[in-house]
Amino acid sequence: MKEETDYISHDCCAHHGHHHELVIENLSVAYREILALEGVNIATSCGNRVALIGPNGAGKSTLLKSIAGLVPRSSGEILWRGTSVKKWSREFAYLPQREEIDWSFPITVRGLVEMGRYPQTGWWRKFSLEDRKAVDHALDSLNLNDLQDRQIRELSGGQQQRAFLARSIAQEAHVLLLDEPFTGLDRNAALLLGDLLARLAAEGRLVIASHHDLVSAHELFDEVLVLNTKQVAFGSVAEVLTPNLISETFAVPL
Ligand SMILES: Nc1ncnc2c1ncn2[C@@H]1O[C@H](COP(=O)(O)OP(=O)(O)OP(=O)(O)O)[C@@H](O)[C@H]1O
Repeated sequence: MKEETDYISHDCCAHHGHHHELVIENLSVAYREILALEGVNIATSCGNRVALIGPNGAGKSTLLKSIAGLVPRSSGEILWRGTSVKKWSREFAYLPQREEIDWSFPITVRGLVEMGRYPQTGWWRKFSLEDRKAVDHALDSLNLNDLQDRQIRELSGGQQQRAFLARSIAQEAHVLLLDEPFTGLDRNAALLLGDLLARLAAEGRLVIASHHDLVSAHELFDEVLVLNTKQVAFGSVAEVLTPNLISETFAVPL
């Protein structure tokens, strides 16, 4: 068992003492003339699950993409372990919203999870034993062994989410950037995903996810960043998700 888990580094926090591993300083992102995000300042560490909360168009997806290095910053800094994030790296796994994924794409669950190894192997190189073990471990840890030969399009929404998370595990990503992972899941699938994210965080990853349901945010996340183009609040769930703040941000009483 020990041997298997060695494929994932759990040392995310160990080398860094009390320092925050992800620091965002005064971040702004604009798409041409549209300001999507302004003045974001947060510091957080592996082991945390951070919810991004805010109305439609508040900049949640933009922040996830920006942390992943997929959209350029207009100003400010994103630091991962003290180094400026300017482009995508293997440390980050970004999962787009469901509707942005082409579910008709013919690929098996195992094939999808194998894609997590391509940043290491390149598309042309043969899979090493280590790559195969990493894929096996990822499938195993997300309970996808029995589904590995199935087509992605044939799975339920919850199973599809798990397949994408397994790809991130095979990639050995430390930061999981998830765009509305709970949307469209039934209660059981949502509970399963909630447990899974708790486990992935406990293993030393940083989970950052946009989320719409303020009630379940209390159980599913440790910290909350409330966005409305500008940063409204950041802190622990209990500190931040007060009825006053919610009605101010969403312009509706709870
Ligand atoms: N590729 C793009 N080009 C131009 N404008 C964009 C682009 N992507 C997002 N925007 C704009 O940036 C702002 C923030 O969008 P973003 O998708 O980050 O918000 P969101 O909080 O994720 O919204 P939702 O909850 O609806 O998914 C919006 O005004 C949006 O119209």
